[in-house]
Amino acid sequence: MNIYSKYIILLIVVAGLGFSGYLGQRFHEKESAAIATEFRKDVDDKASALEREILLNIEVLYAFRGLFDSSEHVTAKEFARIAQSFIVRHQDIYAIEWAPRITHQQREPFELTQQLLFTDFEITQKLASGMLVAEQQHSEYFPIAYVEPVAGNEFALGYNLASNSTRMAALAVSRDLDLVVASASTPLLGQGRQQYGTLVSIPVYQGLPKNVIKRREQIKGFVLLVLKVSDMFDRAVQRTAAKGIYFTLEDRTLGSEIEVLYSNQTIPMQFSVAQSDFSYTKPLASVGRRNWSINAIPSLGYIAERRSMMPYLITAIGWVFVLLGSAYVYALLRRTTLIEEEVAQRTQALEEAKLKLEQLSQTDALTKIANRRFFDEAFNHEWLRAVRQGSSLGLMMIDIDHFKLYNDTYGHQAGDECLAAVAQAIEQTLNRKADVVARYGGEEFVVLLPDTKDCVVPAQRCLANIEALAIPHRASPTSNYITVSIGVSIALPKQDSRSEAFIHQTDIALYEAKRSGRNRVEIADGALLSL
Ligand SMILES: Nc1nc2c(ncn2[C@@H]2O[C@H](COP(=O)(O)OP(=O)(O)OP(=O)(O)O)[C@@H](O)[C@H]2O)c(=O)[nH]1
Repeated sequence: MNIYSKYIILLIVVAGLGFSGYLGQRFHEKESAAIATEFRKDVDDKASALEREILLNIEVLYAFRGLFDSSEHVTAKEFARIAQSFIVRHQDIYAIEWAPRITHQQREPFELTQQLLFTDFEITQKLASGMLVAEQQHSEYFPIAYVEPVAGNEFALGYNLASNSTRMAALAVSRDLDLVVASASTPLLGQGRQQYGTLVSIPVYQGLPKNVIKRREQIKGFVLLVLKVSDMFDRAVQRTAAKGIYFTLEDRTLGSEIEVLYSNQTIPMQFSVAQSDFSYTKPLASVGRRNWSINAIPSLGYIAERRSMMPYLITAIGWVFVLLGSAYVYALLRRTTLIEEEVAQRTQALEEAKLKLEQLSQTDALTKIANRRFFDEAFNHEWLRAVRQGSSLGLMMIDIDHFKLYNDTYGHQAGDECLAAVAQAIEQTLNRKADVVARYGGEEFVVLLPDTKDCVVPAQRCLANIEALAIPHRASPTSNYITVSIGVSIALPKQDSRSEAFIHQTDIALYEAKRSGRNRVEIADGALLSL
């Protein structure tokens, strides 16, 4: 397998893993979007429920305004009876109050009348220390004349709302614009848990004043509701189904200054990024000119309930497919490569075997020099070349003398060794690469010398070299050592020359060498022949 294939597989693996991860991520994001939508809907439901709860309570204010509009003088008894009936049905109401407008001239008779009902009644103001003391002289007062329930709220009786400038500013807006106005929330004392209260007021007029001046003149007083914010919120939230949401009710009337009115977290919590990502703030419809909003964050349980394993499954299945697929492709490529390598190896082995066979078919097994077959091919080839080029061709025929006697004396095995030694000696005698030495048959060798005009010198050298081997041959009548007889011939072949005649005349020269005493070189008749 080449390096590119490996890189391509690696690239496919990386791309595949990445793509699977991306798909999983996309699915996760879609799931998150669905959770966010559901979460917002849940929060919106709760916000609507809270808005309904607030409106129901504000309806109480309008009912009281109706009462004061329809009656010139509402007695404390009437007020208490009606207020009690509302408080029973509206559990978020902490208190209902009536604060009439009292001018300075009316102060004394007002206080005296009130004292018939509440013995120690007097118009009071609150000091910075929180202590209630008799109010100073002012042109007008808005003291709390009635409060229901009285128990626990006695301190409120006589308290001049106008003595608190912030509160009076809110009441002034309520009066001037004929609006329901809510105060900033304050902690309610004497409640079992941390409970915020908000004071919602509605103006009551003499008649139907049309403008600010008339409203200021004709203001009769204010009906006030103290609402328990936490209870109101809990009730609204419980009425909707979704669980596992952390809520904070915030008052954002002052813009940057956010006042937390209520939170359903029992302890301050640290939220994870996964939770904070779903954080949602829903502004409520204006409550008495206050900007309240619900900030919500889901619990981990809320998110977990809505999450599925799909994103992980998609990623995991994708990864498994990519890895298995890549492994399969890798295995296939590897197998192909192995097969290619094996084929290449076998082809090479075959080539080598073929070469070896070719060499074997051209080599004499005993002497390791060329055989007769090779010589015949080489002879024909060189003959034709000589004809083409007009060059000469030398030929030597070498025959070991009395070899039969040698075999008889030393045995056939020794004869084989002698043949091999003589063959090597002949081969080493020749200098030129083009010369061909071959075993012609039995104990006879042949040497072809292309482009040679004189064969005698190499023949003589051959004769001497073989004698120099000094292979003992005690039975030889010629010498005590192995000797050879050599017939040599030179040809200058022409187109119509016959190669057999060239071999034949060399053979005759060899025969002559044998006949004339052996251990010699005999030159064929007419040394340079045109056959
Ligand atoms: N050891 C061995 N002997 C061989 C081989 N080939 C041929 N011979 C022997 O070589 C001998 C050749 O004998 P001859 O043709 O009578 O000639 P010679 O004995 O050499 O006598 P001259 O050629 O006349 O000198 C035979 O006895 C063959 O058996 C071979 O491969 N190995």
